[in-house]
Amino acid sequence: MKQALTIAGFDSNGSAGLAADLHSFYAAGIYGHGVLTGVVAENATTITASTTMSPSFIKEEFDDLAEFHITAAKTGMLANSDIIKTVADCYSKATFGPLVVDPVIITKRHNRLLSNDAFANFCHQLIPLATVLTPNFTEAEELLNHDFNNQDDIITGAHQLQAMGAQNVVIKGSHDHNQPLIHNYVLLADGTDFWMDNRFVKTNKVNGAGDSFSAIITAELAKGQPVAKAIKRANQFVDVAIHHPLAVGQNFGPINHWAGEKSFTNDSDSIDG
Ligand SMILES: Nc1ncnc2c1ncn2[C@@H]1O[C@H](COP(=O)(O)OP(=O)(O)OP(=O)(O)O)[C@@H](O)[C@H]1O
Ligand SMILES: Cc1ncc(COP(=O)(O)O)c(N)n1
Repeated sequence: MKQALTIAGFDSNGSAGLAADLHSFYAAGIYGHGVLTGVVAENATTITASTTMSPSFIKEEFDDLAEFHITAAKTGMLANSDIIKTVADCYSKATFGPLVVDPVIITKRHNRLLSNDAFANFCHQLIPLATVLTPNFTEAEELLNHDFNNQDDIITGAHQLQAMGAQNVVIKGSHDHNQPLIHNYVLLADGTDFWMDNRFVKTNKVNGAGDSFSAIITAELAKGQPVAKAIKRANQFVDVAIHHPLAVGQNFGPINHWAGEKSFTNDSDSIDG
């Protein structure tokens, strides 16, 4: 059985974070393990309280997973410098395969999940471990400390993130202004690149879209798929999962992992390598 690991926070409403990652692993046919970094008390709209695990507890979780044959992992909410340092140390000593780093900095509803003083540690200790780095538009701007005004800025930004140590970079497209298309940019380790353009869907059922995107990349890497194929598969999964909203949550809510799962069986041959 192929096995993957998520190193992330638990969101009490189940739509994002570790829960979304485990839903995604299951949908991709992968057994999922979890190193819990923290817990957020969160309804579908906002976070009301949060707490983090101690570095010693996180280390214990890593130690206990050493006996499992994990072939890819991802990070989500890491919250602070101590946790980043612990995760980077533990991951470097483990043999868990490629690492997808999703810079969970701020939620869609503007709650910060990474403290401002942790940015330097994130950039110096975690980004160099990333097989794939998956910032959204705003997170990429924050990591690089400058705004993107056009597509050339995004391309330059991805190269800068690669120069910081990430092998492959996906900058997810902005969708703040309801443009008809979301332009996701992919820069691969060998310098080749491509855009994935998705039709914008007017819906509030998008909680956990970014977490699930990085989780499906992780699941596909755990299966041994090439990076470009894993990224395209994840994009297709999330796109289908957003187009088939679930009746969960009064207003905001999760993407539909069951619909995403069907995209694996229906279109398993339609993604180019
Ligand atoms: N309203 C939407 N319509 C169509 N596709 C969407 C929509 N929202 C998100 N997506 C797709 O989902 C992908 C990941 O979502 P998003 O950009 O929201 O990531 P994120 O901001 O990192 O998410 P998260 O809030 O989970 O951290 C996007 O690249 C985009 O292709
Ligand atoms: C524990 C945790 N991790 C990640 C997110 C980001 O997810 P989103 O912005 O999609 O709600 C979240 N809200 N909670």
